[in-house]
This record gives sequence, structure tokens and C-alpha cells, in this order.
Amino acid sequence: MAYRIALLGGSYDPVHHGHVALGEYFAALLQVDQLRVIPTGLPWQKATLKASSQQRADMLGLAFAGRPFSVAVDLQEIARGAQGLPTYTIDTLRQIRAELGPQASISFLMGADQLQRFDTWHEWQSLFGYAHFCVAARPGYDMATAGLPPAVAEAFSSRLGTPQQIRNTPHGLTYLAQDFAVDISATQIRAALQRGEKADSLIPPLVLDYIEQHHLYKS
Ligand SMILES: Nc1ncnc2c1ncn2[C@@H]1O[C@H](COP(=O)(O)OP(=O)(O)OP(=O)(O)O)[C@@H](O)[C@H]1O
Ligand SMILES: O=C(O)c1ccc[n+]([C@@H]2O[C@H](COP(=O)([O-])O)[C@@H](O)[C@H]2O)c1
Repeated sequence: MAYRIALLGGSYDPVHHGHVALGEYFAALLQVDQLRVIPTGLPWQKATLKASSQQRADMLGLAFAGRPFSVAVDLQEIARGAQGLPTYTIDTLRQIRAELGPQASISFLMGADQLQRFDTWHEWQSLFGYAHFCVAARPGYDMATAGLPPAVAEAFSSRLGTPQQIRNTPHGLTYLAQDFAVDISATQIRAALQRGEKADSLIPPLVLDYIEQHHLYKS
């Protein structure tokens, strides 16, 4: 049977329960051999990040430690960022496809906020040649295809696959998880921490300890 992997890219400033739930949801649905979490290096569509690359990667390791499935933190986007290269998912997928070969089932996971802007991603139409794209609903964002840019709606609705099809093919399918609903964002957490609140219901305890030890998100 071909190797199966799910990729969860993000800024993780900081990682929170929503990310962990998203990874767990699709790791189980797709029965992956590995979940690979990939912190961005230079996310070209985001304002400056608060925590350093090292801190965001450290927090990711803490958040995903001890899961009942294999998790790896992939630092390739941070390495490219250190060379001044913007983070493009297409570059990451090309590297991982070259690493795992043509048969591996590779699924890129994301929330509905990114689905709504998917046509702004670098070389977005080429992405389906490297991975499947699995999207989780997110409170406040419309995932009905009618609410999406027409080209994104067409691309995603014409490629819809079942979990079984995604598990058994290398790339090119989409999946929309309408039943996922975790109302947490890193923006909300940064704001709460800046107000001096603990945000302990939103972040894994080890990550909260790390944030306190490193005096992050106070300003
Ligand atoms: N609560 C959530 N439900 C579903 N998807 C989520 C959730 N939180 C984050 N994601 C998804 O995880 C990926 C990484 O998200 P990111 O690190 O930017 O966190 P965020 O909470 O969206 O951050 P920010 O508030 O700073 O924009 C994105 O694809 C995003 O859509
Ligand atoms: O490739 C792109 O142009 C692109 C544009 C926007 C977002 N992404 C990726 O989408 C993932 C989630 O991004 P974000 O900003 O929600 O943390 C992360 O892996 C980003 O690198 C990728």
C-alpha cells in the first residue's frame, strides 16, 4: 500500500487547539502514516509575525507531542525563509513529492479562510498536481461553493473525492469537512494574552508554559 501523509502548514503564531483538532480529524479520517506540520518561513500574505521561527517551531513540537499517530515538524519553509525566499506551498509540495515519490497519497489540510482566498496562492492551479486539498469548516467563513470565488468553487467541486479515494490516490482530489467547528484563532489568542488573560482553554498547556517562560505576546 502506498505511503499516506497529511500536511498542515501554518504560521502558528501561536499553535492552538484548533490546529491540533484539525490535524487529528484528518489523520483519523485519512488513516495517515504521518502528519507533518510545517511552520511558514516568510508568509507573504501575513503581517509580521510576533514569535520567532524557532519559537513557533518549538511550540509546534510541544503541541503535537504524544499523539497516538506519527507527527513530524518540517522546517523546510523556515530554511527557505532564512534565505529570503517567500513561503509558497507549491515549493513545499514539489519538495515533498520528490521525497516521497509519485505513488504516495499527499493531502494538504487547511481551514475555510484559506479556501476563500485559494486563487491568490502562488501557481494555485498547479497545486492539485502534487496533493489533495482537504478543508475544514471554520466559524465565520462560508464554505458553500456559492460563496467562493467562481474559479475556486469550480476547482474544488469538480474534484470532490471520498476519504477512501483520497487514501488510495496520490493527488488531485478535494474534501470539505462541513462538520468541523472549532471557534479558535491565533489572532484571538494574541489579543487575549496582550490583555493579560491566560487563554488556557485555547492552547495546549505546554505551549502556554512556553509562552509565559518566553514572555511572548505581551505587546
Ligand atoms: N479553528 C480552526 N478551524 C479550522 N481551521 C483552522 C483553525 N485555526 C486554524 N486553522 C487553519 O490552520 C492553518 C494554519 O492557521 P494559522 O496558523 O494561520 O492560524 P490562525 O488561527 O488562522 O491564525 P491568525 O488568526 O493569526 O490568522 C490554516 O489553514 C487555517 O485555516
Ligand atoms: O502558496 C501560497 O502562495 C500561499 C498563500 C497563502 C497561504 N499559504 C499557506 O497556507 C497555510 C496557512 O497559511 P496561514 O497564513 O493561514 O498561516 C500555510 O502553509 C501557508 O504557507 C500559501
